[in-house]
Amino acid sequence: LALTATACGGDDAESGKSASGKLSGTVTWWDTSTVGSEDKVFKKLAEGFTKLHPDVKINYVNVPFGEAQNKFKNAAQSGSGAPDVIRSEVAWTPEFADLGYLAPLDDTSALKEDKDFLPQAAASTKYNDKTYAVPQVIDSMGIFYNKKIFQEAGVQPPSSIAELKTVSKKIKDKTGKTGLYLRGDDAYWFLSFLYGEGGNLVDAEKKQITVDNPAGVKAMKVVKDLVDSGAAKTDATDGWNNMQTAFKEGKVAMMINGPWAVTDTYGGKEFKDKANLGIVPVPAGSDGQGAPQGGHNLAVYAGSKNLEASYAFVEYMTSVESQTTVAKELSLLPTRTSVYDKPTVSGNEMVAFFKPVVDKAVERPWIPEGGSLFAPLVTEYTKVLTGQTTPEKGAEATGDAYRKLLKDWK
Ligand SMILES: C[C@H]1O[C@H](O[C@H]2[C@H](O)[C@@H](O)[C@@H](O[C@H]3[C@H](O)[C@@H](O)[C@@H](O[C@H]4[C@H](O)[C@@H](O)[C@@H](O)O[C@@H]4CO)O[C@@H]3CO)O[C@@H]2CO)[C@H](O)[C@H](O)[C@@H]1N[C@H]1C[C@@H](CO)[C@H](O)[C@@H](O)[C@@H]1O
Repeated sequence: LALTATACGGDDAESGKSASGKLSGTVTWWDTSTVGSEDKVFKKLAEGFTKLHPDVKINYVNVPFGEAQNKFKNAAQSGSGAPDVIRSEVAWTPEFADLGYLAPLDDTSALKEDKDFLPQAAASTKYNDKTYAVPQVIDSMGIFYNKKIFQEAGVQPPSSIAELKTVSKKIKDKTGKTGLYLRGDDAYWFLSFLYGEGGNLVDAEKKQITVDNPAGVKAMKVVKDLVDSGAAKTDATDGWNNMQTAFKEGKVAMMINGPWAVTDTYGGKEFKDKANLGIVPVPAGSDGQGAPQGGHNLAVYAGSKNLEASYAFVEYMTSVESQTTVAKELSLLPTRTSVYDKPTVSGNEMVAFFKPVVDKAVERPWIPEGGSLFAPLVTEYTKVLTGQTTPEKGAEATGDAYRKLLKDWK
């Protein structure tokens, strides 16, 4: 007679519940937050779960953002080595859901007070009318600028591409420094210029590829001109470190970045006095202004052996209290509307700046292929910025790659 664990009063590892109904077992969480600035806050928060559930051990694993997506797909596919919970970037979520790698969370303890989530944050967690993740942070981009350099040059932050060029010229003439660091190895940094020309990568409603239309070509010309004119400097590789170092050391007066860069930036010698960091919306182009929407969700692996404890962990990590801690300590944006009213959150200058930006950020199509649009784009974007291809050819090659990826799109 095979007695189940529950029957003899032991822990039922399958469901992560002990006979007394208390949660138990281990939950492995793959966190992708930035090591050295964000990770220690998330690790400490995660391990706090055990105070509430003493029989649950949290196995915190930090996996670099660039590796986690494929690592999770490989582990889920092979059925071994996948974590119970993963920090799933907004574009990874529909793809993982489509592959069947995520546990649906509707009617589980993972999803509490889900009306409190910002609609645009919740959107990336829905797939085929089910919920496959819970939003943890939402973000967008703005111009970070060094107030001291701006005062030295006697200029105001730019609100258009034309002003960005004029301001950069004055900064160069007066201080010898380059105006903008434009990241060249990550195509996310191209999007606000594309939106500024009234363009977009695709039109999901019409199932049309639009990255190679006139607006797309124009945007490629705009970013190329920023570099060729000396208004901006860029790198083909190691963009994150080069951008952060240049800005933190006062070698450039501006960078375009998001809330996830704030804590690291405050560590720079130029920003020991946090008041020296200013922030304004990304510049308007000839036909629009807008920044992209990004962010991260928490999702439960469909093959987890400890679903109950994983659901409870996700709820804890996305709760009002956890989001208040993360906003206060890292200036990251909550995904729960109710958190913005907390005094320690509404008093945070960076959160106060980014909330309206996020409210009007350009939303992306949350389709399984959404994330795959960036690899072909960054190849051409980097080549345009470094003069290895023309704006026309770069936009065209990207469009061709998209048509191979999105078969029945025009
Ligand atoms: C190429 C990639 O294209 C897309 O990614 C888009 C992304 O969709 C955009 O939203 C945007 O992401 C924002 C993000 O929203 C913003 O929050 C921030 O994230 C911070 C965190 O805040 C910070 O905590 C820390 O984590 O650090 C994070 C990163 O700083 O900044 C992000 C932008 O950096 O831009 C991404 C494009 O980069 C694909 O989705 C893939 O990721 C793909 N990479 C794959 C490629 C595979 C091999 O080809 C390789 O095998 C695979 O393993 C790789 O995954």
